[in-house]
Amino acid sequence: MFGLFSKNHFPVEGRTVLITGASEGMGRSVAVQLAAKGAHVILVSRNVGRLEEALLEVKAAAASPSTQRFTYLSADVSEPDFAARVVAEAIAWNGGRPLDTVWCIAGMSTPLLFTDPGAMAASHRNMSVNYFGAAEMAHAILREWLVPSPSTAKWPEPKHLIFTSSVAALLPLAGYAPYTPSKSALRGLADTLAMELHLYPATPVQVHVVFPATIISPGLARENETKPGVTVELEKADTPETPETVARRAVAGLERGEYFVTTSFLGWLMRCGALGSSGRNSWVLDTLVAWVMSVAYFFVMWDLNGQVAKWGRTHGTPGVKRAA
Ligand SMILES: NC(=O)C1=CN([C@@H]2O[C@H](COP(=O)(O)OP(=O)(O)OC[C@H]3O[C@@H](n4cnc5c(N)ncnc54)[C@H](OP(=O)(O)O)[C@@H]3O)[C@@H](O)[C@H]2O)C=CC1
Ligand SMILES: CCCCCCCCCCCCCCCC(=O)[C@@H](N)CO
Repeated sequence: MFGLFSKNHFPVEGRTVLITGASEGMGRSVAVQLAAKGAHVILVSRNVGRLEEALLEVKAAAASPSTQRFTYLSADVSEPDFAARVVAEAIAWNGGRPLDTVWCIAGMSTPLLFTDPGAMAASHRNMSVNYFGAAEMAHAILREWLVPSPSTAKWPEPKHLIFTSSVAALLPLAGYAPYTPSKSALRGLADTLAMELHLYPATPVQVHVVFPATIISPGLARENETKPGVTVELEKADTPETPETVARRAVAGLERGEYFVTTSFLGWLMRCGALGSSGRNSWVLDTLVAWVMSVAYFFVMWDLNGQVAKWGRTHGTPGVKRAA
């Protein structure tokens, strides 16, 4: 599959990968697919029952069951200081050897109109899980990876730190105000780290951000319970994908060496349309498409904003009541 002209920039065979949010949805599919590619996998999430189930599925997918190792660690990524314990336990389990990849997939979404009485509690929860859950992992693992080591390799293989954002961070969608800032913050963190890591050439770490669009997952079912009607209307333009498809496309993007990884054509257009000062996957193509998107967005945003205004006219302005 990879030859002279298509290097695999994300080799996992024989490497150890830690995945948060690995017991369900996209994270579980990523764990299964990386196991099938020969990785040792550490699953992290809260619910032990679901972790046990996921572990069985991951083990069954192993390319070399006799040599690959799998385990899980139960942790709540919204708890301060969870990450130091997880990293220490993971490295101990890995025989004292460092992890090769940390992929932060644990996340949640509570779509609400921002004037909803529960919007601020939801915003805090989403920020705790989606942003700080990943930032704490990044802080803990970088303090392991960046310790100067007398590496004998002239070109040491880079480690991989992968965040999972959303196309909602690339395009505004009414109803996602409690959620989108937490996913946009991941982009800001990744861009800053990608620059700061130039301070450590001897211990290379590659940062990546995956931007899925709608995933047909247990999380989607949960968020649809509170999703405002106007948000459902806007999302009709998207084609929901299975966790397996999203995982496969995300891994393929990482293997191509991409920085911002998308899992659909619409997502790819949105990435190009939002690049600004972020790293490119292809300077020429991305820049050309960014120019096109800057014109296309005049019409796209006209349409999306028009849909929201029309929703308000036909369904009535949302009733906002002053706090009692
Ligand atoms: N579903 C969608 O439409 C989209 C999702 N995304 C993002 O992609 C990622 C995967 O989404 P999806 O497949 O829907 O995920 P699911 O909601 O289906 O699964 C979430 C996973 O994260 C774990 N998790 C949730 N909260 C915590 C926590 N506080 N601490 C530790 N683990 C936690 C869950 O396990 P447990 O409950 O046991 O802790 C589970 O394994 C998320 O970051 C999501 O925000 C992005 C775009 C679209
Ligand atoms: C470039 C042209 C754009 C055309 C307009 C496209 C309309 C927007 C569709 C995107 C919907 C998916 C949002 C992510 C949902 C999400 O992250 C939550 N489900 C989290 O769980």
